[in-house]
Amino acid sequence: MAASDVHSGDSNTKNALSVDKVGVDEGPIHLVEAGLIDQLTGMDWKVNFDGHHQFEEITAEDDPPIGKLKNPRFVSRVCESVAKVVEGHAKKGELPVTLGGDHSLAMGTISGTLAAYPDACVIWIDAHADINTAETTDSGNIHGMPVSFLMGLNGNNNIPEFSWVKPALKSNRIVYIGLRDVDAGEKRILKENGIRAFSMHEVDKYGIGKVVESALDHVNPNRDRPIHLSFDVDALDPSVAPSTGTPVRGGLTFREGHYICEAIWETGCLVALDLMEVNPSLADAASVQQTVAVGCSLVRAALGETLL
Ligand SMILES: N[C@@H](CSCCS(N)(=O)=O)C(=O)O
Ligand SMILES: [Mn+2]
Ligand SMILES: [Mn+2]
Ligand SMILES: [Mn+2]
Repeated sequence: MAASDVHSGDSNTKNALSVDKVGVDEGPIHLVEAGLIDQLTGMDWKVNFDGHHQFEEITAEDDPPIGKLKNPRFVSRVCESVAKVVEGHAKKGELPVTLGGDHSLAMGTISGTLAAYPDACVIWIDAHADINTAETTDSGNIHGMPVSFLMGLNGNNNIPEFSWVKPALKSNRIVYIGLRDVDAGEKRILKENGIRAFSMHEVDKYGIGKVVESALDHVNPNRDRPIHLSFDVDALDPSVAPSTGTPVRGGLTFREGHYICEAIWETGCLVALDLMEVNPSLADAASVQQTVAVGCSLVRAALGETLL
């Protein structure tokens, strides 16, 4: 798991970005080495490179599963650290861009954003809901659970390793776009908590423009709330972003993905961005290069590149 933190200055004056590469995954490193920093500099973002944060791996014997949860102590430690970094930069008026790496990192990034902007809303772009609890997860992979921790859902009680996560995300402050692979337990959770989700069915039915407008109307009706955009590249169709851990057919097109980023930039409310689940260890070189290029392009679109 890894994260590169790309921190921007005040998004209106396009101030400095600083990049911290964190952890062991190659994903974020590929994004940075693909030239993302220079690309953002070319868009008048100032970038100060913070270097590479590293986390000591915890051996398997020192990090046994908690119930089904895998690598719980390592995931928690990294996320808690990322939360502090994101909060710190956000409180300085910067726009933290976190390059993943595992979507479990969103437990940290969104905790950081909510500490700085308690009234923020979250727009979660993903094929998956990532809202399993310790009771509903089948896989035990924490990348399928960050939203349940952020909301403080009951199924995660008594896991002291995650006690640092404040239940700061309210069910009417998150909205999903792109869902098409949601577990039965997650569907129950979405329904029980009244969480708004626009699956690929709605994208097909109404078109991405209407879906994004409806999603924003739901969590940010007056367009005056800070927005944290958490973009999992597996929301895109695998033909667009093949090098990712849990690809699912029938995803967003290249343009639909970019439209979401452009429309959110257009609100002027963006305060934090995650670009997650780029995993270069899973595909051939050409597919990795394609996925990394698409990831960089989405970040640029979310930071205003493609609007005239
Ligand atoms: N629902 C499944 C898949 S979760 C996929 C996580 S991600 N971050 O969207 O790739 C699970 O809980 O393992
Ligand atoms: Mn993952
Ligand atoms: Mn995800
Ligand atoms: Mn996903």
